[in-house]
Amino acid sequence: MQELQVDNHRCTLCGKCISACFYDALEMDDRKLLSHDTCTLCGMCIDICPEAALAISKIKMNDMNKAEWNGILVYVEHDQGEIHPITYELIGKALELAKVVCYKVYCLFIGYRIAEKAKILMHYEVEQVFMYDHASFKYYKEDIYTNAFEDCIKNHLKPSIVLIGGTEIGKSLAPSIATRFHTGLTADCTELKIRENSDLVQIRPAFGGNIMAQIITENHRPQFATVRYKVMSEAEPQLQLRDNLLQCSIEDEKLKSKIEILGVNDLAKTESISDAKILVVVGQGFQRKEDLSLAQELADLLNGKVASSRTLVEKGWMPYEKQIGLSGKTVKPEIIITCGVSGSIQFISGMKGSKNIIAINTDINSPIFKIAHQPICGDLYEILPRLIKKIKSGSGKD
Ligand SMILES: Cc1cc2nc3c(=O)[nH]c(=O)nc-3n(C[C@H](O)[C@H](O)[C@H](O)COP(=O)(O)OP(=O)(O)OC[C@H]3O[C@@H](n4cnc5c(N)ncnc54)[C@H](O)[C@@H]3O)c2cc1C
Repeated sequence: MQELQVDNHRCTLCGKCISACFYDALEMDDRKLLSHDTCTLCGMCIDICPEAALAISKIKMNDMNKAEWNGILVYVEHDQGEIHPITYELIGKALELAKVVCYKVYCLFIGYRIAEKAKILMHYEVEQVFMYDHASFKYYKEDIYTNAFEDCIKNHLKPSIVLIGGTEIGKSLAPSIATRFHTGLTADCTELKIRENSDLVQIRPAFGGNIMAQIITENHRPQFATVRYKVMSEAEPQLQLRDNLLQCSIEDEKLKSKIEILGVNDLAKTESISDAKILVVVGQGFQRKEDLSLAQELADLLNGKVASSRTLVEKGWMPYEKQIGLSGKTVKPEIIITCGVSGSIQFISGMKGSKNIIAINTDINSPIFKIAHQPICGDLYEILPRLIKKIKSGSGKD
């Protein structure tokens, strides 16, 4: 672990470093220069100091007492209080990990007028829900959400592990809070395991999906990880209601954000492919963009959505938000019908959890057939029109 060190014998209190710091991490107090936890070790102050009074030094972490850090904290992702389903996936995984090392699972819910929604969490096997409910948290603002997160970890719980959804908000909040504790963060994990000594094994694809990297934060706590949506199984709610809500607060100073929201425009809500129950997936087997209407027609008949492999996104035939795979979205639908998709490792890593995989491909040796429950070896230009016709006629038989 590293930290900013001030040599107060050299420092002349000129204040140049204070003005240079983007993060307000330096302060003069009692005729001394002090650095705060908001320091990101960017080094700007070191470069500007005329007296070379600042330096980044390594702190020996051999003395880190892992036993002081206990439990798993799950960040509750939400939109105006509506809890995102990834939260239940994180709780599910946290409960599984907690059993191995006899930890308890906790939740952190930051927002405005969230008390009613927080009650939903009382149905889960969660020891305590730390709730920061304040008008300043009405909209997500990275700086003050991080302040509340930091307060929770410093004043209420010293968690060994913190799990955050790999969503847009999670990807902004996780690095911000991990930096405050100068500890490790692994982004976009697709699997998590735990060792008996409480080290979290954070597993994610690396090198274009050719290997699964296992990342460990051996010398620091907490261990932060963001987790991909739709890769873990949701926790089951219980009938028993727990009295586990704890209202928390932070100082007014920490509620002051540098971010000003000038206006909010609601985006038209479209169902993400990650939430669809039925998906028809198009791949390079399609010869012309116009032919994709075949897949759309089938998806409409089945009340499903059309998704894509990366090749058609790269061609500009499909939008990026429809891409499945390592560099796209992870999906876990009831039924997935892949049409002209070969089944590269990068594609499969984003859909292998699907319940029923139906694959249409002309090549009997294509890798998609290794994971397909219903392999159909044939030309999509013959099979899709026949399928559509049969569904329309209501027969379903060939
Ligand atoms: C770092 C990195 C990240 C990546 N991320 C992703 C990702 O997130 N998602 C992703 O999809 N890819 C990703 N890729 C690309 C990936 O490696 C493949 O290139 C891609 O998945 C192939 O797409 P495809 O299956 O549509 O095309 P192809 O591999 O070209 O397969 C086309 C298939 O269609 C079949 N076919 C042809 N004609 C017909 C027909 N008439 N009827 C039926 N079948 C037919 C062929 O037999 C073939 O199997 C990534 C690559 C890298 C390096």
